[in-house]
Amino acid sequence: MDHFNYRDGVLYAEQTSLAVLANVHGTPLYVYSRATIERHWHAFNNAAGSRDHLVCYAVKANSNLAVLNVLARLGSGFDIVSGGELARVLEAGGDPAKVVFSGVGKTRAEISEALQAGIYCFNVESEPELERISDIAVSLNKVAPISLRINPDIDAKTHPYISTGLKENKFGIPFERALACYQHAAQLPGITIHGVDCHIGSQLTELAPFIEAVDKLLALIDALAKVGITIKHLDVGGGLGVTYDNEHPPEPAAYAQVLNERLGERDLTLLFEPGRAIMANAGVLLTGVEYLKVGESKNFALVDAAMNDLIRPSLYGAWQSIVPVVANSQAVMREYDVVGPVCETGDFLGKSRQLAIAPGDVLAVRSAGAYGFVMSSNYNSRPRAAEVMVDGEQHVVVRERESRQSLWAGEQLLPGDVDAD
Ligand SMILES: Cc1ncc(COP(=O)(O)O)c(C=O)c1O
Ligand SMILES: N[C@@H](CCCC[NH3+])C(=O)O
Repeated sequence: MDHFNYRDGVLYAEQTSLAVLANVHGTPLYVYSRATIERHWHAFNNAAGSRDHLVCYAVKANSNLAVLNVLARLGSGFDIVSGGELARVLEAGGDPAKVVFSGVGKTRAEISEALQAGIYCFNVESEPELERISDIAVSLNKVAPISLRINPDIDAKTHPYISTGLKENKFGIPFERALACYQHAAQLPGITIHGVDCHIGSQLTELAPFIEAVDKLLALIDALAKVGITIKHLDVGGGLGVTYDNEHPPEPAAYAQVLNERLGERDLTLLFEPGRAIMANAGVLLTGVEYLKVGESKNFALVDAAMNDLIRPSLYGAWQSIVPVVANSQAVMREYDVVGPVCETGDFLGKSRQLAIAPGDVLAVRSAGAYGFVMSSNYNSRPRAAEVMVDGEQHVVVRERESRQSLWAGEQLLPGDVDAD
């Protein structure tokens, strides 16, 4: 069942009309569906069959506390990339013993916080980071569980900005260094080796690059066994794509099942780090139409959401579906560029969209639950949008719209009187 769907020309999130939410809470407004988040998480969690596994939701995709709390209640693990994300997971009731810590630039303070919290594993992205983690663990009288994030040099066939598994990308340890690096890790006093990790990119729509990467890592795991290093888990990262337009990525269940099968008889726990596949289609961004500028060569629909609210179209040229939340049978169908009020030519949510709309109508930008609110900013002194979670017949404001004053909290005027001559 789709938890966002049209009934009688009105778009619903579960049982709640999105037009009603826009009316009550104003726009721009992010709306998430709890039922969809849960359904997507279960799709991953059920797919590994009887193999030991852990779904570590990638917090960066959407870090709202209510989202994290929904997942924590399901028993989810979490993939974090900063001390801030660790703090959010703990605040939302997540279990630190199910947290993996990725990221190329972990600071001393972040490493020490994660050790004190007792996380499950550090996904180590460089040799100097390995040394740093060992030193800090020794100083705290602890032993740090680690995986090395291996960069397998595989083309994920996705947008270059979100490809992470190629040699020229900053992520992970080169495959050729992996064996030596594990052997060195085995000698370090503050380190215990747990796993092997990779993450080759985001919005992958084919299975082949995942399989290629996993096969490479399994060969490494077998080579490590031969030199006496036992690997307990394989973390395949995130990256499974979703349907924004007419892409046909594999379903989470099929994806997880294929990877699980590659592991064969090996005694390995399987870790997944999905972000987008859980959240993208569990959320929409609602925006109101302010003006229509109908011109000779181009029509613009000026809406009240902008690149500061949803930057994916501007940053990656990403395409997301834009639909009216209530069909307007009176309006003329035209082709519009849907643009925001920010003073940048690159400020658009969608280009060349066929829409029958009038000022005052509300539009939904679909598939906006992942990398939406989390990438928003206050550019042009625009307060960040509110966020609402629909939960069956209820809905809860899970983040208030920012106030004007909060935008300058922490700023100060210079001391003394201003000379007014
Ligand atoms: C290390 C790591 N894990 C997981 C993810 C989540 O990726 P996605 O949202 O594509 O599933 C990312 C982001 O690309 C990442 O960098
Ligand atoms: N922010 C990206 C995904 C980045 C994945 C994180 N490594 C997007 O919106 O598609």
